Amino acid sequence: MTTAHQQEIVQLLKQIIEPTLNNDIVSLGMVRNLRIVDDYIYLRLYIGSHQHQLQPEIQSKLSFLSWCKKTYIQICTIPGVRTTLGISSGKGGVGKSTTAVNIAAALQLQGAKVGLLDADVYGPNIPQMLGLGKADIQVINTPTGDKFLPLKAQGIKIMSVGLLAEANRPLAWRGPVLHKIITQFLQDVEWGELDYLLIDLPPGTGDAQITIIQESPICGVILVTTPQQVAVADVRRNIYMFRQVGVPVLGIIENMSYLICGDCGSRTPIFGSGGGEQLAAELLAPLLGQIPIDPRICSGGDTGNPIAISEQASPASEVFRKIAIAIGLSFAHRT
Ligand SMILES: Nc1ncnc2c1ncn2[C@@H]1O[C@H](COP(=O)(O)OP(=O)(O)OP(=O)(O)O)[C@@H](O)[C@H]1O
Repeated sequence: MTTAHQQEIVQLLKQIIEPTLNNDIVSLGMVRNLRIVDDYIYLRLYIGSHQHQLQPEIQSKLSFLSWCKKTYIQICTIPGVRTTLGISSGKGGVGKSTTAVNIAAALQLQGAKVGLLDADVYGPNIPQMLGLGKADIQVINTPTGDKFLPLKAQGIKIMSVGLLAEANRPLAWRGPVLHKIITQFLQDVEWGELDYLLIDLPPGTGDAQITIIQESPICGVILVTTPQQVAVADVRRNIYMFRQVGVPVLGIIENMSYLICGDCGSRTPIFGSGGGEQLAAELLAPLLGQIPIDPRICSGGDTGNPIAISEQASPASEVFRKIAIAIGLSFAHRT
């Protein structure tokens, strides 16, 4: 009986279309933890700050169910934040954080208000990549309780687990502590108004990553890989995990795709070629961009000057710009 009711609910919810993304709220992963207890429906609705109208739409749609006495909707949102995106990778070292920083920078250059949450508990290095040393995080009092105030660098608001950790010490958080810190990060930062919040996720498919995905209104993830088959295999596992938890994969970025010859401009695929394209075709996810190997990307990360801002005419910056435009078109943040 419950299964039949559950199917009935999902069918009704699938009729509700999110107008910007032009897809139904179930396929977009916005409805989670759907439960039926006696004649009551409970669900969580994960939304951006501009999507509150979906709540009355759900109430009205589910009011057609004669057996249901009441629907309880728990709104899960990050106050002030329209679109939350995750940046993920199958394994460490493929350039996930570098990519997150440069996409944030490229979005910011296009006029968007951007925040970057460094949730990579195993290697939080976003502050360094944006030129922030160990800084004191301010806590402010708000009507909804005490909140962390994000720092700002290169026009981007930043919060990082690394800012709370002691410099040069690995973070050894486990289980419940990890869960609590992550949830706190998602709920207790006073971001103000943001068009985009990018979350730099920990690599792989571990507890920390799953917690963040399940607890946040992430409306899509971008996966970063390098062209080698081993990296590609890890991303494949990652994509299956996202699909299992119902979060849409927006696309794949292949980093360190090729080296451009300084003399003749020819491209050499040092780590092999075709990995990103193969993955995109196999998993029906678009290949959003192929980023060259460029020492300026590395030095920009070391000195806190992301290439997307410091070398705007470089081929790598051109790729980041195109990715930012694709994101802007998907989420139409100014409409
Ligand atoms: N396209 C590139 N060209 C040159 N260097 C790069 C490129 N992409 C990343 N790097 C460098 O590779 C190193 C690893 O990058 P990064 O820290 O972004 O990886 P990551 O996937 O976030 O790793 P982890 O998850 O382990 O933190 C950094 O030193 C970065 O500057």
